[in-house]
Amino acid sequence: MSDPSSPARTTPVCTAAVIPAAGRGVRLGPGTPKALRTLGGTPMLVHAVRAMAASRAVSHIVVVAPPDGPEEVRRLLDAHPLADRTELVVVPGGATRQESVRLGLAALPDGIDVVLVHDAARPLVPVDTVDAVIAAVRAGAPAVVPALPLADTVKQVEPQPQGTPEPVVGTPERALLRAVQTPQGFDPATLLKAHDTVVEGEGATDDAGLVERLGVPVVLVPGHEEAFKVTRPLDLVLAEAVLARRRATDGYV
Ligand SMILES: Nc1ccn([C@@H]2O[C@H](COP(=O)(O)OP(=O)(O)OP(=O)(O)O)[C@@H](O)[C@H]2O)c(=O)n1
Ligand SMILES: C[C@](O)(CO)[C@H](O)COP(=O)(O)O
Repeated sequence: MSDPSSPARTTPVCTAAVIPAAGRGVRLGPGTPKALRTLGGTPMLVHAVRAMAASRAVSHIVVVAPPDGPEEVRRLLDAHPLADRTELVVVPGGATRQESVRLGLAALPDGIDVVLVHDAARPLVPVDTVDAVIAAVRAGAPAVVPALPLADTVKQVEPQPQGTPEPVVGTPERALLRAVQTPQGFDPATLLKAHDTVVEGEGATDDAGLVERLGVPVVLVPGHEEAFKVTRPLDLVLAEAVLARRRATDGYV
C-alpha cells in the first residue's frame, strides 16, 4: 500500500518484461524460427507472453522478434490478444541473444521498477516463479535468478576437435552448482549499465552473467521444472505433455 504522506508519483510504477524471441532454434532442427513453432496449436512465443502477463505486476512486455520478421510477429500476437492492462511492443532483434536483449531494453518505457528478461524458449514458466523473482527485486536485490539444483554430475573438459574424445580435467562439486532459468529480474538501471558496459562475446550466456561482471551481487530464488528451455526436439515432446496435463487439470488455454 502507498504511503499517503509521500508525494504522488508522476509516472505509475510498473514491471516490464523483455522477451528475446529472435533466435532460429538451430538445435531444434530446421524449420520455422523456434519461438513461432506451435505447442498445443499455439505459438511458443504466445505461451511465453501469456506467462509474463499472468503476473499482475507486469504491465509492459517488449517482444524481440527475428530481425526479418517483426511484422509477422506483431500480426501473430494481435491474433492472440492479452488483457487490456498489458501493453505489448514488438521490436526487431539481433544476431545474438545479448544483442536482442539490448535492443529490447531500448524500447522500455520510463518509470519501471523491475525489468524481467524471459526466453521465449521457456514458454511454460509458472506465474509463481515470475512473481517470486519480481518480489525479490522489489525487496532490494539488484539481480535475481530462478535456479534449480543439478540432476547430473558435471565434468570440466579440455575441448577437442569434433569426433575426438574429450579429456576430463575436473569434476566441480555438484552441490555448489545450480542450473539457471528465466525470467531473470533486475533493477532496470543495473541491467542497462551491464548491457552498456559488457562487450559482446565476453562469455556471458545470460543477463545475470553480465551483471556479475560489474561486481553487482546476484541472488537465486527457487526455479521450477516446468520453466525448462525448449532447446532440442525431445524438449518439444515434454512441453506438449506438460501443456496437455495443464489443459486437463486446470483449464489452461
Ligand atoms: N539472436 C538471438 C538468439 C537467441 N534469442 C533468444 O534467446 C532465447 C534463448 O536462446 P536459445 O534457446 O539458445 O534460442 P536459439 O538461439 O534460437 O537456439 P539455438 O542456439 O539452438 O539456435 C530464445 O528465446 C531465443 O529466441 C534472441 O532473441 N536472439
Ligand atoms: C538465459 C538462459 O536461458 C539461462 O539458462 C541460457 O543461458 C540461454 O542460453 P542459450 O545458449 O541462448 O540457449
